[in-house]
Amino acid sequence: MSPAWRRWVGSRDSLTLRLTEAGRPRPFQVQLLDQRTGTPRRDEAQALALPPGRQAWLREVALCLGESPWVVARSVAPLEGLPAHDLEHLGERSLGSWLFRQPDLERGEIEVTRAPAGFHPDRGPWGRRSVFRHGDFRVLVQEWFLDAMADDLGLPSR
Ligand SMILES: C=C(O[C@@H]1C=C(C(=O)O)C=C[C@H]1O)C(=O)O
Repeated sequence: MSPAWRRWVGSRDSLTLRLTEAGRPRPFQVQLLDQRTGTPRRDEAQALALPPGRQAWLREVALCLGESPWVVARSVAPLEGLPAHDLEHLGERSLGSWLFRQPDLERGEIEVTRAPAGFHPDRGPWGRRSVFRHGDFRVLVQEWFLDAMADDLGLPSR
């Protein structure tokens, strides 16, 4: 992985803030693609220590600078202990704007993948995922950095 991408893929602070800064003067916006209760993929359930088939909170977004999606993200959280009043109505506010306000927020290891998101047609060089914890709440956040971001920021192909 190139150092330029490592700085993005390995960052542990808010991606929303980094994208907002890097994308100036284009406006950052969250495009909500889907948010529902559903069945996580097997690997998602395993990352959350959920029994296979257990229903969960699912949220898919595109993080856009101007009209251009730079990142697509899919977040999965157990329904048990879900702060539904906060997250159900998140809408097009960034999940990170809520997550990084939580005291005692913990972030687990960042795992990297080259596999595509699957739920969105745009492709990119890297994907990553990590589990955030806050009290007994946990959420698996998966993000795929898209080619449009590499092109707009002049990042290497990998
Ligand atoms: C976790 C963050 O929130 C971002 C916003 C998301 C959303 O609104 O669904 C999902 C993933 C993140 O890229 C962050 O800003 O770091």
